[in-house]
Amino acid sequence: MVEKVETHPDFAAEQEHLAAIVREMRQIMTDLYADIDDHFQRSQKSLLVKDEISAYVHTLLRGDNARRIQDIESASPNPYFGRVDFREDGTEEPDGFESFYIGRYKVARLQIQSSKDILVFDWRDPVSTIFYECYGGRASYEVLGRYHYSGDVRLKRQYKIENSILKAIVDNYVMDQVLSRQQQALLADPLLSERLRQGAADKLRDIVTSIQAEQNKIIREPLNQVTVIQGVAGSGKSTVGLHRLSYLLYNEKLDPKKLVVIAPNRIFLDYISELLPEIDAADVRQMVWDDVAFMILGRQCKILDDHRLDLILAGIDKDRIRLLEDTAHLKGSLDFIKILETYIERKVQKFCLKLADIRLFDGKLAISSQDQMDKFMEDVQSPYNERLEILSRYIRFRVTNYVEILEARQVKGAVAEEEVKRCRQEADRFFKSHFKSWNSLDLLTAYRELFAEKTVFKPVKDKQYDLESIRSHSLTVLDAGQIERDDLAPLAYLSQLLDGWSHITKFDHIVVDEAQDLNPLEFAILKRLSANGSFTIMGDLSQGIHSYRSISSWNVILKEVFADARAVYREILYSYRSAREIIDVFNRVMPQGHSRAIPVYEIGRKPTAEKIITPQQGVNRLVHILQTFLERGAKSIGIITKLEQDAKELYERLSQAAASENLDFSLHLVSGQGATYQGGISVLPVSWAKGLEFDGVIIANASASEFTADPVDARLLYVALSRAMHQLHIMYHGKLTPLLTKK
Ligand SMILES: Nc1ncnc2c1ncn2[C@@H]1O[C@H](COP(=O)(O)OP(=O)(O)OP(=O)(O)O)[C@@H](O)[C@H]1O
Repeated sequence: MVEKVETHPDFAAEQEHLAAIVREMRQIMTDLYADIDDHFQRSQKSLLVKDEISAYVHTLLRGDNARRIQDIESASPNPYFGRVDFREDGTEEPDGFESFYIGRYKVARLQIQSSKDILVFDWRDPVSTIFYECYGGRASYEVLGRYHYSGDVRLKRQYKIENSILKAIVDNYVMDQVLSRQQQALLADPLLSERLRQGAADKLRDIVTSIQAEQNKIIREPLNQVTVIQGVAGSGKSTVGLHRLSYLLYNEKLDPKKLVVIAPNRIFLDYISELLPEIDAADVRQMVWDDVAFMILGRQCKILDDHRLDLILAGIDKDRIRLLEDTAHLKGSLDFIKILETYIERKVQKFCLKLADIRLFDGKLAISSQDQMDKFMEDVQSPYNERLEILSRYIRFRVTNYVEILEARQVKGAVAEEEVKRCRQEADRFFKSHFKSWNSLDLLTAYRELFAEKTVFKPVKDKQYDLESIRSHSLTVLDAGQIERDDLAPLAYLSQLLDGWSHITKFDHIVVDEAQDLNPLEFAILKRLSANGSFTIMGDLSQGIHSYRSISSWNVILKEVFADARAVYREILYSYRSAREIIDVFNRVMPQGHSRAIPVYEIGRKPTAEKIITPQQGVNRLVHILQTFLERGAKSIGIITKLEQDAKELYERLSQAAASENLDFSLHLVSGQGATYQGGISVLPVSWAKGLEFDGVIIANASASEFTADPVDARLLYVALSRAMHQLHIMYHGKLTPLLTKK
């Protein structure tokens, strides 16, 4: 329980401190407004004497002040949420503890002469680490990665302040009450547990008041490295990744337009969209993988919606499934780079073989095929079409230059006008005819041609692919004017080999969420989009539901794609989303060999399972369970099916039942390319539920035939169950899945 504030021994002192801070904040705002006026007057004066530089500086300073005013106004209702009393090692006086207050925004006096002038530190300031990471009475923090400070912590205190009124004080850590284990500390943190019991919101929320030590470490990892986070369901990966962006923006002063979050689908982007402005990262770019590919290709492409996941999960057409999996695997592998490069090499060879000596103007100008080839091969790193252009410009230059020299000599009377005219005409004829077959390679034509050429697949001929079928499948799709999702990465890569990516501004930091669903080739492309090899890659291998394209181990990414980069790998096992009772269930389903999630709060209500006899009875029971969940206070409920088609059918039946019983349910179907998430009650397949969370989850059918003991089914069920925060009900027909009955 959160301690009643009035009974806290320091209540009066803390209340007085808060009142003093609020008074100071008002004064700082007044000072800032006066300073803005002052800078305005000065910039006007500078303009009068045409001192534009000084006018510009005053305008910048006014802008800075305006931002500070905005921050203080935002901070006013809740100026800080934490305090930590710290004594740096080497401080002489035994009682030399300094109190640091931590809030969402920095509150500082106009002139900062010492740390005393900073009334509240921003949560992203280096010193705030001691608040987030003090255990066992010690803490340390770093400034600019160079200066290291460590010392003793006497007190870590949390506050609940609303409308500038102190509502609660919680002392997480007092010198003589050291909690030895992190889980004990988490379970004993009443504000954290209160927050987690509040339930799901429609959108992802910020956690600045309750960032945990292991999360804080990730948020503050250095910029120029690849940080890979493997975290169990609900461990805060998405949340932490976005807070890291905010941290990097604040401390590294990056341009938000050069930071990007890559998320699994648009629903998820919508889900995180409100969090970004809250943590000062509104202008960070948000993309799904398709957008990245479209950005590279410079155009949108319609992707064939073949309901592949449903087809594969239904598991009926085995041959087709094998073909689709094989195709996806090959097109997502680093081997495909070799295929693309082989294709381009062949093109280069063919082109060079066709080069012939050029002899013009009675042999007075000769450009040998070797000379042309040398020019074409001068920079083998340059894109094919660019090299073609360079060679063409070179030949044009040599011919034009010859004619121009002749013209200059004609002026001096050294050459006859007739001769110049003849050469000019010969040059024109040459230009018209010579480059006729020198067309630059069109991306889609080249991509199609690649599948028609058996020999370019030589680099993978010893691997287990059915290359004939893959090639013929790809040709059928491309000849029908279509593109599959698997084609986007190869096309993007090929576009670099053909035309280069000079139209693209590289990113200063890339956050990849649900990273287990991207394939190695997609990562290789992202690497080429990064200015400095700076990544935060977050995912959970247990949630890799697109098994045909997901990665199976982080090592593939670390050793094959980012082998030359500085990389850090971290695991998070604490799960903040679901109550202990729910975690106990999804831990049982977790695929073999993966670390189990550790809970941090419980609610005292176990999940339930129920056998359904007929479809109609199932719908009636569903309505009943929904009502129960709502009565218990659930604001968001997810009814999760295995396949997308099942979700559509269930939604229809449920809508009819709700209408016939006059039930006031806000029921939404989340499905299809344009799916959106609106909160309330959602009926959705697991694939769309990824990344989301609900107060209550109902699994529509966890029967043994639906979720077999197969690892893919285990991952799907794991994702579905772990969307639940507080309430979980599992329905099944026939026999319950062995995944839930196993010991
Ligand atoms: N330190 C924290 N304090 C309070 N809430 C937290 C904390 N960390 C995470 N949470 C909450 O836990 C829930 C899960 O977070 P998030 O969705 O970021 O996890 P995830 O690891 O990305 O999950 P998944 O992989 O299962 O989709 C969210 O409601 C988030 O607000």
